[in-house]
Amino acid sequence: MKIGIIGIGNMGTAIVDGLLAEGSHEISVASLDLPALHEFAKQRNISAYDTNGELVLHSDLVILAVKPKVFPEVLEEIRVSLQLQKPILLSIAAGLTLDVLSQLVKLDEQKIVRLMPNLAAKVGESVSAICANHLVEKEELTEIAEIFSAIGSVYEIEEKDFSTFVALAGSSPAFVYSFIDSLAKSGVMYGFPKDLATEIVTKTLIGSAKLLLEENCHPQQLADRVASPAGTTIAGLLALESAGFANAVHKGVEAIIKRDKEMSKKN
Ligand SMILES: NC(=O)C1=CN([C@@H]2O[C@H](COP(=O)(O)OP(=O)(O)OC[C@H]3O[C@@H](n4cnc5c(N)ncnc54)[C@H](OP(=O)(O)O)[C@@H]3O)[C@@H](O)[C@H]2O)C=CC1
Ligand SMILES: O=C(O)[C@@H]1CCC=N1
Repeated sequence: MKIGIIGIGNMGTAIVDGLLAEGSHEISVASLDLPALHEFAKQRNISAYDTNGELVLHSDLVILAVKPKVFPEVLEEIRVSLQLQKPILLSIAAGLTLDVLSQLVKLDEQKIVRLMPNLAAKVGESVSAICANHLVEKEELTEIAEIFSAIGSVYEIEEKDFSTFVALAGSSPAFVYSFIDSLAKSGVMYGFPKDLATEIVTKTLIGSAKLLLEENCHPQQLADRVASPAGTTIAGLLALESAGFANAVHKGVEAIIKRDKEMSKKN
C-alpha cells in the first residue's frame, strides 16, 4: 500500500520508522520545514513531497500526524487532492472525533479512520486503538489494523471509548515516565547517581510488566507476593496509599478524559 504521512514530529517519525522496519509498504512524507523533510527522507530512502496536496495525490492511505489545532488548515489544503485521489484518511489526533473530522474535511464520501497510538511506536511497542466511519469497509479496517500491528498491538474499540483509551495508553506513557523519574529521584535522595537510579527503576518496571503479562493475573496478586509480612514493601505500600497514590492516578485519568472531550468541542 502507498502510505503518505503528513507531519514528521514525535509520532510521524515513530510511525514512519515502525512501518519501515516492517518493510512491505511504499512510504512517503510531507511536512512544513522542507530542508528537514528532505534530510529525513534521504536518511530513510523514502519519497518526500513539498506540499501536503502532492503527497495525497500519491497515497492510498494518508496519515495526519500533525497537532489537532492545524487540522482545519491542513484539511482545507488537501481537500481537492482527496477528491481526486480518494485515499483513506487516518487521523491520530487526540480530541478530534470522526464527526468533527468529517465536518472539517467537508467531503461526503471521505473514508476516515481514527487511530490512537502511543510514543512507544518508535520501538514497535505502541498500544493503539482503531475505529472508522461508516464508509470504511470492514476488510479495509482490518487491513489498516494489520498495517499498524507493525508498530505494536492494535485494539478495535468503539469510538465512545476513545477518550478513556487516550488516558490508558495514548497519554499514560507520560505518567509512566513521571513515575520512573519520581522513584529515581528518591534514589538520588539516598545517594544513587541519577542515571544509575533511572536505569535501575526502568529495568524494574519492564521486568514487573513482563511478569504481569506472563502470569496474566490480578496485579495485586503480584504486589502481595512482593510484600512480606511486616516487611519493607507493605510499609511502603501503606505510605503510598495514605499519600493518595491511587486517587492521584484517578484524577490524572479524569483530567485527560475531560480535556479530550473539550478538544473535540472546540472544533
Ligand atoms: N506525542 C504523542 O505521544 C502522541 C501524539 N498523538 C497525536 O499525534 C499528533 C502529532 O503529535 P506530535 O507528533 O507529538 O506533534 P509534533 O509537534 O512533534 O509533530 C507535528 C509535525 O507536524 C508538522 N506540521 C505542522 N504543521 C504542518 C502543516 N501545516 N503541514 C504539514 N506538517 C505540519 C510539524 O512540523 P514543524 O515541526 O516544522 O512545525 C511536525 O513535524 C497530534 O495530533 C497528537 O494528538 C497521538 C498519540 C500520542
Ligand atoms: O498530549 C496529547 O494531546 C497527545 C495525545 C496523546 C498523547 N499526546
